Amino acid sequence: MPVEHSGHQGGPCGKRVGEEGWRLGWSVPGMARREEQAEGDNHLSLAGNERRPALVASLGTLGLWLQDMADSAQAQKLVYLVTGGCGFLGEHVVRMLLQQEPRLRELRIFDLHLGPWLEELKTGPVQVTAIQGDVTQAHEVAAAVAGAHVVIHTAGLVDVFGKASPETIHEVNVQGTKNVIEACVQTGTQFLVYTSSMEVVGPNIKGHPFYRGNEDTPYEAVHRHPYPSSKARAEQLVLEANGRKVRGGLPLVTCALRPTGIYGEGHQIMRDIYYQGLRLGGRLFRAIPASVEHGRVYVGNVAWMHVLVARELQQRPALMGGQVYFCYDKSPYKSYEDFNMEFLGPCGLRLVGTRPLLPYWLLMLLAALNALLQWLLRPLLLYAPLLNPYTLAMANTTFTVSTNKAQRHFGYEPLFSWEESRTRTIRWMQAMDSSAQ
Ligand SMILES: NC(=O)C1=CN([C@@H]2O[C@H](COP(=O)(O)OP(=O)(O)OC[C@H]3O[C@@H](n4cnc5c(N)ncnc54)[C@H](O)[C@@H]3O)[C@@H](O)[C@H]2O)C=CC1
Ligand SMILES: CC(C)CCC[C@@H](C)[C@H]1CC[C@H]2[C@@H]3[C@H](O)CC4=CC(=O)CC[C@]4(C)[C@H]3CC[C@]12C
Repeated sequence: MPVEHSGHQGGPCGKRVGEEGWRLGWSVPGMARREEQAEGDNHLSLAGNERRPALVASLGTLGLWLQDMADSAQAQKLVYLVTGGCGFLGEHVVRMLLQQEPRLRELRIFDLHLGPWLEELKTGPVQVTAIQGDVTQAHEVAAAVAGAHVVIHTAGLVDVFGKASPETIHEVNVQGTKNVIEACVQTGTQFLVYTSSMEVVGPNIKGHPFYRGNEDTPYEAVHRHPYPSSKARAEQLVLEANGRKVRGGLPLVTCALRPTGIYGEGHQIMRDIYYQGLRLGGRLFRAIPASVEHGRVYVGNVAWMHVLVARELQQRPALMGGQVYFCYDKSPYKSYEDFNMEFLGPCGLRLVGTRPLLPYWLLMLLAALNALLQWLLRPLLLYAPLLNPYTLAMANTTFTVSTNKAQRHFGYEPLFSWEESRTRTIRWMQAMDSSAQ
């Protein structure tokens, strides 16, 4: 069924966080690394001093303390920049970096729209610098990049609903990425991680299935839609830039991460579908056969992969430079709608029908009608429903990933199990529900 889509995916984070009274969970399972490390160090110095006379003990303590200071000055030396750091994925990357990157000295967050939640990060031990800027403006990007050791470029215009013009999508996704690359080269930043997308591969316009494929699976990638075309071009630019000499003469090391459909706390489309279901009396009507698999990955695991890849790129530039990695975890293979029901079900929604209620040709007709209406109404208003020929093809074509390349190259294991990912997402949706009442 065509469901209306009220906002773009992500959107200004100020609005998002303020509206729901929602905050991302701060803790990560089994991994309070900074705290553990600090505690461990304290135990070490106390145990050492216990057996010494008082003066020696205090000198020893002073020595250890000075050593600690020197170590931590040495350890906390890296400056990271996250573009799009206030987006759905970007916010998770930012929080994950603060939790999981002990060598961080400064974290710069660059976004068109800055969110008020950034304020709460400024009280921590890492210097958090919020930069309101536009990736299409080369000088703004260069100023933000200057002095950063690592750039994680997640900023992008995610629009498959016809809200933005193809030119704007190209400007943000391609020219914005060119600006990031050039800024790295000019200012001497050596490591660049790019958030690409499964869409650079497919599904293609011919509707060929990609069934549990990996980074080396042959597939005819043909794009017509501006979003996948722009992501594919940007990814190509990032990979081609690997090895270019940056200011100072060192080589630029780049790689690209390709998430499948991301879900989790803050996912705008999930929220739109939820509210649509509520408007339909708690029901959604199956549109896609249950047999069509659509790849999904939890946002916390995608964020973790970004943090890990950024870290390991510095250790293994020869292996990882110029590589692409699909983002994956233990989320089950299901159709787009059945997967959503994992979260919408516990929130009281029901998916009606074991088979699609409407025949596919009728859905195609509705999708085409929506596209026509969008075009006709454009001078008057923006009509951007979820269902259009492109999104229908996306949802109706099997595209799933099965790979261990990230594990082989940089030791990636999902940080969140499927159960944890599911629970966190449901909790977020329920909190959203109660704050809406
Ligand atoms: N959401 C998904 O399922 C998937 C997303 N991706 C990619 O992940 C990245 C993040 O996507 P989401 O978090 O879902 O989108 P989002 O829309 O929530 O986040 C994008 C962020 O980029 C910022 N941004 C947009 N234009 C900008 C500009 N001109 N200058 C500076 N900042 C700008 C936005 O303000 C926003 O905060 C994108 O590059 C997207 O292509 C890849 C695969 C799947
Ligand atoms: C009513 C329809 C039959 C169902 C519409 C569902 C669609 C809105 C979504 C189905 C597949 C989604 C896309 C997919 O997960 C891959 C993506 C990767 C990205 O890089 C950006 C987001 C997206 C294009 C995602 C967008 C929504 C769907 C098209």
